[in-house]
Amino acid sequence: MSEQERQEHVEEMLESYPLVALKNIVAFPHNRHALVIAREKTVRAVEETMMRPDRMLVAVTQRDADIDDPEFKDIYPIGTLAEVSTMHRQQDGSMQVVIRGINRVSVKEFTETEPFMRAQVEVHDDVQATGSQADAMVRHAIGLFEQYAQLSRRFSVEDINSIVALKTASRLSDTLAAHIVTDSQHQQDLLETLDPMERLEKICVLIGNEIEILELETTIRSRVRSQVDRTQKEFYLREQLRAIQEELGMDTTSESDELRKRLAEKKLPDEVTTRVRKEIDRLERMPQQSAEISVIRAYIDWLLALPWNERSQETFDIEATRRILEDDHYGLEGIKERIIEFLAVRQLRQQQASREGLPKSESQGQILCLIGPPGVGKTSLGYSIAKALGRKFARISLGGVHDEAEIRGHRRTYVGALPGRIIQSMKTVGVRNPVFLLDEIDKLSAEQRGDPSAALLEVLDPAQNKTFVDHYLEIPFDLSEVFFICTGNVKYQIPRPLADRMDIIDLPGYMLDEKVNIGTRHLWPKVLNEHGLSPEQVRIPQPAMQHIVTDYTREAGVRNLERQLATICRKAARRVLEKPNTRIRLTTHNLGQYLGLPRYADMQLTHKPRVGSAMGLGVTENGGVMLPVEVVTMVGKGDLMVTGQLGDVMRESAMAALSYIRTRADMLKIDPNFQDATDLHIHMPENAMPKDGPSAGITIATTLVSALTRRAVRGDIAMTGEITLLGDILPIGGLKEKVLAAQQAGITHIIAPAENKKDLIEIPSRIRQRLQFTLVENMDEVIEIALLPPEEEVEEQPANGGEIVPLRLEERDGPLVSESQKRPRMNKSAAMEQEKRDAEEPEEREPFIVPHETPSPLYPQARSHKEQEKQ
Ligand SMILES: Nc1ncnc2c1ncn2[C@@H]1O[C@H](COP(=O)(O)OP(=O)(O)OP(=O)(O)O)[C@@H](O)[C@H]1O
Repeated sequence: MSEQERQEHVEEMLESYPLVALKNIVAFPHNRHALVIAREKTVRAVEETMMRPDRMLVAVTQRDADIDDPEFKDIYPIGTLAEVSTMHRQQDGSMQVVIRGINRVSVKEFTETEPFMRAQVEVHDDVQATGSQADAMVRHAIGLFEQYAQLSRRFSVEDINSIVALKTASRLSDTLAAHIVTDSQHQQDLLETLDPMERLEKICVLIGNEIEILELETTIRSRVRSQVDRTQKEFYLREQLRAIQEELGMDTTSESDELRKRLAEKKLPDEVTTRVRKEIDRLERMPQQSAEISVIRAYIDWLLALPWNERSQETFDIEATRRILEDDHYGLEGIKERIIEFLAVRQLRQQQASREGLPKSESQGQILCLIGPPGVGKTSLGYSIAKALGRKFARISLGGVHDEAEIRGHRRTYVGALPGRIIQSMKTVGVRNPVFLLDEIDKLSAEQRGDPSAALLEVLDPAQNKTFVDHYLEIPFDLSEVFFICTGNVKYQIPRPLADRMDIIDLPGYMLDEKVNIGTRHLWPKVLNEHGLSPEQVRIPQPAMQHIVTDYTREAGVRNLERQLATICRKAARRVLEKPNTRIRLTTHNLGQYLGLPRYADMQLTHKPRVGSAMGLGVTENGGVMLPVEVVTMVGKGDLMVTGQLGDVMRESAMAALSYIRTRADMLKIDPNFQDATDLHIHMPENAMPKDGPSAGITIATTLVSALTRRAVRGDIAMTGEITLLGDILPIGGLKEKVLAAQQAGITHIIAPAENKKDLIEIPSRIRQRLQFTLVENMDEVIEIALLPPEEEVEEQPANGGEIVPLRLEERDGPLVSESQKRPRMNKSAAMEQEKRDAEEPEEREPFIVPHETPSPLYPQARSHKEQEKQ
């Protein structure tokens, strides 16, 4: 080979370099890269390079790292011309090589492929970018790099300083591309971008992204770290607590274990078991500090505590039931019979249902409802029914319940949510078949927050209550085995749909003698016992008991009587403690020391015949009441004044009565033009309570006639009835209650509408026998009976008290008065003698029945004066 040929060959050799194919690495100019070389061809290429004076090779990245023997098409078109700085051979034949990038090159072709690759390349000289734009770009990139370095903490201070010192866009961009960009595709893209400004811009975008990711990572990392720290701390503390508890011998089983144990012990319906399990799992997953824990815990407790399967064994025996009702309650004969009949029907229906294989709820039938004034024994009858059936007893009062949620519960999403009152009571009573008393069903009120009576309907309706869903529980609870009894004071105020489902039993209230007997036989032993006293220590003979009933209480039931007896016991208890051997015996004389002055004695109505005053009768939710009517005439010009908190209906009755009187002026011997010069004032005193209804019509008319004719109204008469304009008398309601009130106030004669004759049957025969009833159809009859003849001397007229002849029976509607009524009355002093004897003779006597002849409470004022004199 000639010298020229050798020279050309050398030049040719210099333009083509050994080629090293890189996997996942991109070599950049101005940067050092450490390579581990293991492939045979590459090792040979490096060996060849080492023999070259310039120790140059071309490092090009493979498109696909999985190819071991790449061909031309398998490498990227642009690589880096690099100088081998150091080379170390390893024992396994591989090499560690450090190369330093010099220039970008485009690979034109492979000039050799064996035994190593050699390629012909075109070298791209470094393009320099200058000017303010380049400077700004460099500064921006350096700023970003510093931020990146701070967040990533991957660079030493020297590295950072050396990079920050780079001032040209070309060098800076290549260095950042080599050290910050991690993705080889991005790196290759940057290698192939020959314009340094464009390259730097691309890098800035990439670094910006990296910074964002790093910032996010930092936040996440710090959040995770604090969480981990807390969890670790909690774990540590809990372990300590457990250790301390173990040392102290305390139970360390976890809450959920304990709940699971309780669940396993209880036999709950499948649906409930699944729900409880789910909730326990939730409880376990909750972090300890979560506020929801207590909510879930309370919910599980409710589910576990309810009587899903527990029931008492029901027994029903007619004889035993009669005995229990008899033992617990005095009187109430008809009512006890009705209750026994009700229970008997219920029992037969149940037997029928079980024969036919029907569920128990189908046999429930109607709901029992006891209606009557307070203290007449509704609740205690309910309790006796429970006792007779061998069931447990639950009771809630519905008075003032105006929110549906009180019946059906609050949804659990509410803070402090609880189940409704029904479910609460079921939990307390602990069985699914109690006798459940719903008190004051007539006091339910509907407001904007739902209608509680609709919810109650669902509770009571045998067709629906099998699957009663309380908002809190969210699982149906079976109420079909519950025996519901409702009670209330006024029948007409019970919501209609509820009333339709009920078997209503009326308890009208007690007569005087019944109260005395209840007081003596039932209340007194009970109250004594409650106060730790024995019957020997304190005794209340019957006359004293009667005195308490008449002068210290005024009620249809016996609730106040019970309270008065309790007052006596409290005072007696003190005396017994002060003087241990004391034996106290109450009489009408010493009663005042225990109960103070008689509360009602002074308020008793005067039963003297009077002009312009008549006694009417009304009904309130506390039973019947006396409604006196007063009329005065004054010189004037025909005005009519009506006072006493009267409602519209009552005012209209007054006007109708007045018009009727004017039309009958002739017959009544009244000046037909009386209104021209007379003002009339009608007043209904008594307790300043609102009064309404038409039944005072005849009383108002009677009083008006009395005032205008100056004829006195008989003092022993009370009357009730609605009057029409023509003077006809229409029927009224609540006759039974009114009659009881009249009897208690000492009235002996009652005028009532003829159409109410059917209601007389309901009045206990003992009362009927003691009272005289006159049933009337027309106002003329009332005037004839109620008004005394004009010539009688009113002021000196004895009312009753003293020796008076009993009133003649009005025979209009058949005899209503028994012979006993014709017996003479005992006068006041005789009664007091009797009482005195009672106090001296403590021996047992026959049960007390208040005879008609006992001192009438009509002159209590006089009696109290006398008593005072005696004392
Ligand atoms: N006929 C009776 N025999 C014996 N005790 C009676 C009788 N009637 C009522 N009582 C007693 O009177 C007290 C009051 O009765 P209870 O509480 O049952 O009245 P109530 O009608 O339910 O009143 P309320 O409507 O206010 O709830 C109780 O102690 C009860 O035992």
